[in-house]
Amino acid sequence: MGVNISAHDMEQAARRRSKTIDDSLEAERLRQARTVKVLMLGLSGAGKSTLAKQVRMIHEKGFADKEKALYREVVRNNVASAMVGVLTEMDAHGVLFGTEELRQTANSIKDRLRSSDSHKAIVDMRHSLALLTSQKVLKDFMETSIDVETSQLNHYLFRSLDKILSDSYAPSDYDILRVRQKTTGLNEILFHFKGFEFRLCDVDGHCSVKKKWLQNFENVSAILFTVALSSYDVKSKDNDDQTELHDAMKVFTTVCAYDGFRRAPIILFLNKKDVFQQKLKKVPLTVAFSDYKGTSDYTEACQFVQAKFEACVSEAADRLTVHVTNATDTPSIRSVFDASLAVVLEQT
Ligand SMILES: Nc1nc2c(ncn2[C@@H]2O[C@H](COP(=O)(O)OP(=O)(O)OP(=O)(O)O)[C@@H](O)[C@H]2O)c(=O)[nH]1
Ligand SMILES: [Mg+2]
Repeated sequence: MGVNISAHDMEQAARRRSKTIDDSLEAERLRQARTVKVLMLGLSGAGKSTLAKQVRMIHEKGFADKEKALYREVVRNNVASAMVGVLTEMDAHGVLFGTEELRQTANSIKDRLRSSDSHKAIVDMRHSLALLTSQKVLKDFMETSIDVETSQLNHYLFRSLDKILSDSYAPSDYDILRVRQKTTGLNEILFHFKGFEFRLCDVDGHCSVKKKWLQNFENVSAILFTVALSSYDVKSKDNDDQTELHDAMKVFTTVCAYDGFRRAPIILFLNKKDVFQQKLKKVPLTVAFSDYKGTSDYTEACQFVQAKFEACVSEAADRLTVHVTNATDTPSIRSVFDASLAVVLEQT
């Protein structure tokens, strides 16, 4: 017995199919309309990934135990590099530990920690490490001869050696924010804010400086450009008489003038304000800007650098918002970030 399908039934079915397609297209259109893509740019080490980690902690569930276990290795590798770095610098400056035994311990630590499994080796050597880092000669050397930023991180890691090298160690959120792990390529962080889906693209610093590469992101809703204020005394790799802060200004100028971003709001994070503040006590801002006539007062120096960056975008000034930040400080980043996202929503 055949099945009788009338022309009317077929028409109804076609209408239903068409409606389903229309509904899903509309849903996709609405989803797209409620998706905000933010591109993070800035030189390597400026603090982009640290901000991205903050967003995960503030607006998502933070880090699961599995990821924390991976960070345990990263933290321990950071301790190993910090230790090798200090011992190598001490050697280079001819600074010696007080006894032959300590000198031998230092040499064997250096050799062993240069291996690829340094995060394991460092656990075996925890007692020797604790002994060396408690020596006055090492502490004094860090104070006087290691740059403020490295020294600050080393102090943090060395102070927490017992905890970091214990068998039960699970990194805290703050440990995760403090460690250094260069991004390779691109990481996308998805989160929700005020009913919108945000996609935060955290790219490695080397990509930021390639103008050609920016083409891949012409449809972004906003640019979040991060600068390390503290890089004002770090020599530029390309130009002997300039610093990384000058390099950052150049890239920032290029990004702001880039035609593909001409409607995107630009949020500038002048980051690492804590390191900047410490550094100003030792290194005057004139090492980077001979036209700086102010004092080593933090607020005054900050305003000067901010004005320099604002001058890079004179024709895009209405699209620019500036914040002075410490990306490792969760409560302050929470308010600055939420204010920035609100601006993005207003302007897009
Ligand atoms: N003291 C201090 N340290 C910071 C701050 N922001 C970031 N850091 C530290 O600086 C280091 C580099 O930060 P990242 O976020 O990895 O830098 P990035 O811009 O992602 O660098 P790339 O991935 O190489 O492009 C990490 O050890 C962070 O903990 C800050 O405001 N203050
Ligand atoms: Mg990164």
